[in-house]
Amino acid sequence: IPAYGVVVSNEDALARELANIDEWGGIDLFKIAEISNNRPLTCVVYHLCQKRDMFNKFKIAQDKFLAYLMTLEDHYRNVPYHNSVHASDVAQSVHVLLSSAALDSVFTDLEVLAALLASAMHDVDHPGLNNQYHCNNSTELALMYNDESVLENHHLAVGFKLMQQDYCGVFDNFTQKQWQSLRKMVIDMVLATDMSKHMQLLSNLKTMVETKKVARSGVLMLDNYTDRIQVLQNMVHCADLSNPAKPIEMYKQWNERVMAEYWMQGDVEREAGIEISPMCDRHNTSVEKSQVMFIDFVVHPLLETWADLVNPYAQEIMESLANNREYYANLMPSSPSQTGHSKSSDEGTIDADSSASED
Ligand SMILES: CCOC(=O)c1c(NC(=O)Cc2cccs2)sc2c1CCN(C(=O)OCC)C2
Ligand SMILES: [Zn+2]
Repeated sequence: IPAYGVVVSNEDALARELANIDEWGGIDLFKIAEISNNRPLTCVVYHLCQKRDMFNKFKIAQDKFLAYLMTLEDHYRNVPYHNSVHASDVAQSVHVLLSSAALDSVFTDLEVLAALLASAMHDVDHPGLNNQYHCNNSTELALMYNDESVLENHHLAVGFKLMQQDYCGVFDNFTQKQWQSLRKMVIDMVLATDMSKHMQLLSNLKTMVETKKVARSGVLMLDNYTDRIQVLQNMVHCADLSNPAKPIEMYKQWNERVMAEYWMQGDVEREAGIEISPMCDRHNTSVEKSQVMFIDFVVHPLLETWADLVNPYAQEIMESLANNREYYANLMPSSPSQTGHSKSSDEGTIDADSSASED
């Protein structure tokens, strides 16, 4: 088995790219996709499971686990945003959030494995068209899942069906109890990535922050399944929406991709003569304004609450988010920085006592 699970031309380059996998924004998933012959999900998740010694802890056959990751990655589509690079990004982000000191040995190995698996499969076979499109048009998937978390149910069905296929048999050494617990947690986490559940998730997280119990060591105390799964669900949800809190060059690329995908959906809707979904009309979207609003109304409230939960171990994430918000706010049409002097000084006239420094 190759060191990183996938046969690559330049293993040293891949090793270098994976070196900072424990840091927030520490790895460039786009570069890893290039080096790994477009297998970022296989090599990132395989590497994370190795680092966390999952193969020994659960007696998982590495070749079978790799076969599963490969076939899972093959079932991600070649759409601009919801492809396997996004899934590998969510898996690595979950790995970093799990490593927060406030969560030190809070979660069991099975819960950690479930979170990594949920991240890996959470958008598999995403068609690049969102739930609203499927429901508005009563597509085959919408009919299959009765308009309820249509895509998320599909991602889970595909993710688990691939696991059952005989050549995968990846969890054959699990007890029935372990398997059922893992399956339930993965289902609960992937279903929680449905954006229509965002407000409910955030509300649960806020309640947990208000009532949080912290041990003397400073780690969170979560003593029932409901609390434990809510933290895991919010963790995957934070990772799923974490692009605005990553280094700006990566954030900009994610943004181009998500807009490309939304606009392709809008093109399909315009062609079909149906109402174009929000932010999906390429002729009528302010990209910068959409991001500033998305950060202000969705991402910041969520990550700020997460930061409260694991306080003070997410300050760097919040700073990165604040900087990136300013970046797009300054790019917005008619923002102060674009209309020349931000002060009210008249253009062209020099005040009698004009100060030496230009404003
Ligand atoms: C274009 C702005 O919208 C989004 O980026 C955006 C998402 N973005 C991401 O999941 C991560 C990012 C990728 C690139 C930049 S951020 S998820 C989502 C939206 C708006 C509509 N939705 C939604 O729930 O809207 C509620 C306001 C769901
Ligand atoms: Zn996602």
